Amino acid sequence: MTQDELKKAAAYAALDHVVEGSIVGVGTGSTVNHFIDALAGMRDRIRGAVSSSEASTQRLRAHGIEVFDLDGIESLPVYVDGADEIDGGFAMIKGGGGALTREKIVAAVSERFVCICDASKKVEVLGRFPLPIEVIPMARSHVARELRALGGEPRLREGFVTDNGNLILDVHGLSITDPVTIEMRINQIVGVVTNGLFAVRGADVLLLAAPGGVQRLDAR
Ligand SMILES: O=C[C@H](O)[C@H](O)[C@H](O)COP(=O)(O)O
Repeated sequence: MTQDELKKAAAYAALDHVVEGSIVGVGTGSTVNHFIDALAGMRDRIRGAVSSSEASTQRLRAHGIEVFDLDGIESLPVYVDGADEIDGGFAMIKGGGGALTREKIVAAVSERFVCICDASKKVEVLGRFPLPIEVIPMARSHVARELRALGGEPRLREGFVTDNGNLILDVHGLSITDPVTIEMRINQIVGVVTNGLFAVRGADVLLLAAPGGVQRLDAR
């Protein structure tokens, strides 16, 4: 099976976690694109979706799924999203597509985070995938210096602007054995909007697709 077929398998398995009659939290990325396509098949059984990016919003609307503004919503039963890496404690690196800030906001108001991944995303230690950091443009050099002091090598994502009008620094060379501490530490750097570690609020369920099938793993 190709990696894309595995992503699709994980995405379709997430339909079992969608609560009928509810508004579904929807992430961003190539795995989530398969989920959106799958969700279209049950659009008459959900109220609609809250989206984490302009790209996901467009795809949801193209399928006739109503997209609600998160600000008017107190709580969502389920948020479905992919990850760039996920460790054994269900902490994740996200933001490879640059959607990390809105993803973290939608995840924060969701009762359950269902992570959909192909098996290549599961790692022992986070950090081989460069950690994305969304940064206010005027703070770029300051934030980069602070990240170097933490032992990372930040590189500007050239030619990329987030949905919020900010920049992304991708931090190479980190070995993240304590993701909760690093997430909180990076959040304290002035000028950082969001960092791509989802550890304080990690995934609750992981649907991990391998050639043998989709394995469901629950957070302890
Ligand atoms: O900003 C993008 C998101 O965090 C994605 O969830 C992540 O990059 C995984 O994307 P994909 O499903 O395309 O591998």
